[in-house]
Amino acid sequence: MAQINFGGVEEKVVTREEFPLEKAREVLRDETIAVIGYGVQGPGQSLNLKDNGFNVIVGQREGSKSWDKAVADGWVPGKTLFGIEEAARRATIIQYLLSDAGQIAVWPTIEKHLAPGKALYFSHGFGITYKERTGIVPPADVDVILVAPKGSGTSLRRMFIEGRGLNSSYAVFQDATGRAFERVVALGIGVGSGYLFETDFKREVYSDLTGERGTLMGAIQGIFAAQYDTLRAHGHTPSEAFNETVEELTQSLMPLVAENGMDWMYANCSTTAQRGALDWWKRFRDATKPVFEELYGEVAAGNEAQRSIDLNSKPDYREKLNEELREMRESEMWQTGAVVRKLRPENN
Ligand SMILES: NC(=O)C1=CN([C@@H]2O[C@H](COP(=O)(O)OP(=O)(O)OC[C@H]3O[C@@H](n4cnc5c(N)ncnc54)[C@H](O)[C@@H]3O)[C@@H](O)[C@H]2O)C=CC1
Ligand SMILES: CC(=O)[C@](C)(O)C(=O)O
Ligand SMILES: [Mg+2]
Ligand SMILES: [Mg+2]
Repeated sequence: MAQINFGGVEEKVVTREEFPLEKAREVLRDETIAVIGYGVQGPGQSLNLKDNGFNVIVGQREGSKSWDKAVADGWVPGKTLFGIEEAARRATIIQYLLSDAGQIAVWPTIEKHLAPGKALYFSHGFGITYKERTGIVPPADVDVILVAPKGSGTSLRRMFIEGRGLNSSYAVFQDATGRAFERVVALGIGVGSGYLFETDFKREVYSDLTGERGTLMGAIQGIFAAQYDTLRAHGHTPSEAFNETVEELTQSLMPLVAENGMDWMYANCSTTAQRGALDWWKRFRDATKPVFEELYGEVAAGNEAQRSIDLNSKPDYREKLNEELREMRESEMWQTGAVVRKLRPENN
């Protein structure tokens, strides 16, 4: 394992160089990996594992939409695709990739099939960290491990196909076999991670819930909406407001940030823009810092987890979410976005 210096702090990282795919295949040669759940992470992780040469099966509710999707992706009922219980029975490694709320409902079924020496794998620290709320308490004689790809399962698959790799965090919660570390790292490489950085279940879930509510998803939509609405209220057209809020960011400026950092993006903008951005960024930081502190507090108190459990355990949770997504899609800002996307020359 490499020690890598991140901005002055030493961290443990596993790379493909020190843990190549051949080694991962060797470690998991005799294992049957069952990917339980075929929503977003399930397809990405199971298809990458299969294409990387691992022995993998999928477990999903029969008759569900996700079952049909698995069939369409080439999983064969009775051979590589089973109901959840049958897949868990056949597995030596159970990759528990149902939705976090779904994991609570199905836990009694999974628990039955956690024979000694098996491994239980998560892509989120949720179920274990909030065990008082989830009731997920694995037996002591199984390995409990985590690989959390830091991005959507859709990107995990796309980047794999492009020969790239998404970074993931990994953790060992329980090492019953003495093999938990090599198992988790081999799985991390197998699902297509570019490199793996170390965490624990609690830090994973606290940072993940904060990030997705914050800059990755919640805060970004909030700040887009605030700026767009301000521009519109002052008489700017939808296309001008959208371009100046979203399109320029995703198409021109964020790729520069991804490539070489924020100062590099700034350096490629006008001195006028640089002057203004350098003057204003701290105001935005200071204005939002209290909201981030409140958010972290809610996550650490378990309130965000509880809210997600309560609302996502309802039978109509999917319709409710789709309704809220529809509202977002039909807002003027994102309707404008749809038109702007169509006008990109490459989409014509
Ligand atoms: N969506 C993503 O890209 C990421 C997800 N994760 C984590 O990976 C895990 C899986 O997440 P997603 O793929 O987003 O899950 P998802 O929300 O897409 O659901 C996965 C599957 O769970 C099934 N399911 C839900 N409730 C069920 C129930 N009561 N009984 C049986 N099946 C049920 C659904 O049919 C679906 O196929 C979660 O722990 C999540 O936090 C981690 C990183 C990114
Ligand atoms: C994509 C990801 O890692 C998220 C945003 O944390 C999630 O889907 O839960
Ligand atoms: Mg995440
Ligand atoms: Mg998440």
